[in-house]
Amino acid sequence: MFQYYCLNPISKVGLEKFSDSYTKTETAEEAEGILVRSAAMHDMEFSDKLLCVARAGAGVNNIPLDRCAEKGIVVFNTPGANANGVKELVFAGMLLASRDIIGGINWVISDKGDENIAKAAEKEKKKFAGTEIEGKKLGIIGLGAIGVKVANAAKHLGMEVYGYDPYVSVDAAWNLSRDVKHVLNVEDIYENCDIITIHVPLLDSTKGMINKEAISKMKDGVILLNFARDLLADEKDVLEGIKAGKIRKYVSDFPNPTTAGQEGCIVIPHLGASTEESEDNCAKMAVKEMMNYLENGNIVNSVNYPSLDMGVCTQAGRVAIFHKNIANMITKFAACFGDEGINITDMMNKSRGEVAYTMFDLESPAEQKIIDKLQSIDGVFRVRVVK
Ligand SMILES: NC(=O)C1=CN([C@@H]2O[C@H](COP(=O)(O)OP(=O)(O)OC[C@H]3O[C@@H](n4cnc5c(N)ncnc54)[C@H](O)[C@@H]3O)[C@@H](O)[C@H]2O)C=CC1
Ligand SMILES: O=C(O)C(=O)COP(=O)(O)O
Repeated sequence: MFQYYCLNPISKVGLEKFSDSYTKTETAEEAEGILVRSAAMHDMEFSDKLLCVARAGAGVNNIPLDRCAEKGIVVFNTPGANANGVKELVFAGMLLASRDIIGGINWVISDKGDENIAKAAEKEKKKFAGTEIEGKKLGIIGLGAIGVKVANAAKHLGMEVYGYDPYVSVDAAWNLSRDVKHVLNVEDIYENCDIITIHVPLLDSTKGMINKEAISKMKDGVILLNFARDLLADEKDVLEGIKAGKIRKYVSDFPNPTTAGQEGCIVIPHLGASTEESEDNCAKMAVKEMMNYLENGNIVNSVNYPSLDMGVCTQAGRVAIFHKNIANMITKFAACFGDEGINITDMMNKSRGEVAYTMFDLESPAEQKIIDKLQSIDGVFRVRVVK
């Protein structure tokens, strides 16, 4: 039996995927697995019972990945599961910024009750005129699950698309329309594009990348879209850009005191992934990842441990070890089993940066004294008896 805890409301369609071996608990301390969306976890203490965190979504900047790794807590996300929801809202944002739909709707509301509103509208509508997106140059920074979908859809709408991603995955490159201009220097996006949209994760290396210097290189009247994370932009610099007439509109999916209600800013309350479809997709994927890990020790779509999949265990025992990615670890592990006469029938080891994950299938179950011995090896974070 396993227990899971939901730190945010998680779609019922996903939770229904849990088998009868799982129960929902009301306290995080009791859970082997936590499901989360955007709740901040950096200040949370984690119980020794916690084995994994599954983020039903893409961005994991709300989770202390390194601290989890050192405790042998695997963090998963759900790559691509909400990408279409975000893509569609990006186009809504692009249209709201290009045409004064919001100003127009507000005018209609303010004139409600006017018997002659139809006539008045024909007189007033010139105030809300805008521009079309067809034929405009769209620059996309970050060609992952969302960026690729935005790029391909923009091509269908007749836009000229520039894409920048120095770390683009083979999968993303395969899915990208070949009409997208592959840009090797982000400056080419800044200098050429009428509309710029950013789809990169929030990392130390991407924080504040849209700053004064970047904005100064952009075309006058540029439209900036930020459906990734507010901290990717230095929003004080963005406001200055708006004031100076450099930026026509800044569309953000992340309300904060800097941009909320500001002239030139269209701020949406983080609705990118808030669709029935995205919520269901993310929850289903997160639950599947969690079950595969809790039941089999397999790691698929982790953001702090390497992928490792040994299928379902058909042997008498399976032991998983989280450890530092340093020399001689496998030899020491193998000796612990060998010294007790336990035959290793299968084994896999994968590393990711400074951490590694090793799983052993055994002909006979490992006794507690072997587990204690493994746990005492310098550099081992956690030993888990899967079976
Ligand atoms: N508004 C919302 O509700 C949502 C927001 N997001 C945000 O969007 C981000 C992207 O999501 P996905 O496309 O699903 O993630 P992804 O991981 O599929 O794509 C991110 C891409 O950014 C690229 N990248 C990293 N650093 C870069 C840099 N310095 N310059 C250019 N490209 C760089 C990576 O190579 C990768 O291809 C997430 O990390 C999250 O912060 C994601 C989903 C929903
Ligand atoms: O997946 C992401 O990165 C998102 O920003 C979506 O967040 P949410 O699940 O809507 O709280």
